[in-house]
Amino acid sequence: MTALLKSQKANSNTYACEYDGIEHLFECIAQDILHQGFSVQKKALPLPLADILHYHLTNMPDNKFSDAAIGRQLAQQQNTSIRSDEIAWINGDSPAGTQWLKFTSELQIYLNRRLFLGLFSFESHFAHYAPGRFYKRHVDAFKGEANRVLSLVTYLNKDWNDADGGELVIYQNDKDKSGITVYPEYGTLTFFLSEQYPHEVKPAKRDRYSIAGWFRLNSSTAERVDPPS
Ligand SMILES: O=C(O)CCC(=O)C(=O)O
Ligand SMILES: [Fe+2]
Repeated sequence: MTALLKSQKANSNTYACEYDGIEHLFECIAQDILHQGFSVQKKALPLPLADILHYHLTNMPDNKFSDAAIGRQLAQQQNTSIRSDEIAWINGDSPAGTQWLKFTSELQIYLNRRLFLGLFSFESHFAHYAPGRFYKRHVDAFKGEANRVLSLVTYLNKDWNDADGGELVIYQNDKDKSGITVYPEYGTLTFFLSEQYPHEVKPAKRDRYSIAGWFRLNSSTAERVDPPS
């Protein structure tokens, strides 16, 4: 199924999808991923979940965050000229984290049922981009490594104006220079196939709060147990 998804060309618009309730939302996401490999659902995160995450993230002590550029795995190979956000991995040790992981686990089950994606685990982190911070054009997974399959980003910024900047720009392929622009508005949910879409985060004029996450395949080997602890 991933091969089928990868071979499909993306359109510049997501499907207009009227949803009513969580199953509808999940179905809209599944349809978008199937037909175009990405999905932008504006202000779709259930409000009580957005509110508890927003409260948690904006009240988190500074010492819970670390510079993403010196994080783990992919991020370890990156440096501050590529990304300058701060992150905190979500492990479910707070009510906000637990509710988020319940939501993403229900979505994972739904997408596996509808699209046979074989999503096995999920990892995510809170992110804070102070004014002027950025994440230059990159892909979330390297071809052939079959680890991160589907990227998910949601935003926790109230009253965001386009003039505040901080756009996520998702490019259709390596050659695309214009891309699709997503503003980091409260509760907007964005998905894209991790290997396929280069993307970048433009600097913002105000603090920009988000969660970035990745649904992964099971890449356990004799040497390495998945998911990583
Ligand atoms: O915050 C965003 O809009 C995207 C973040 C991102 O690309 C990442 O963390 O890999
Ligand atoms: Fe990314």
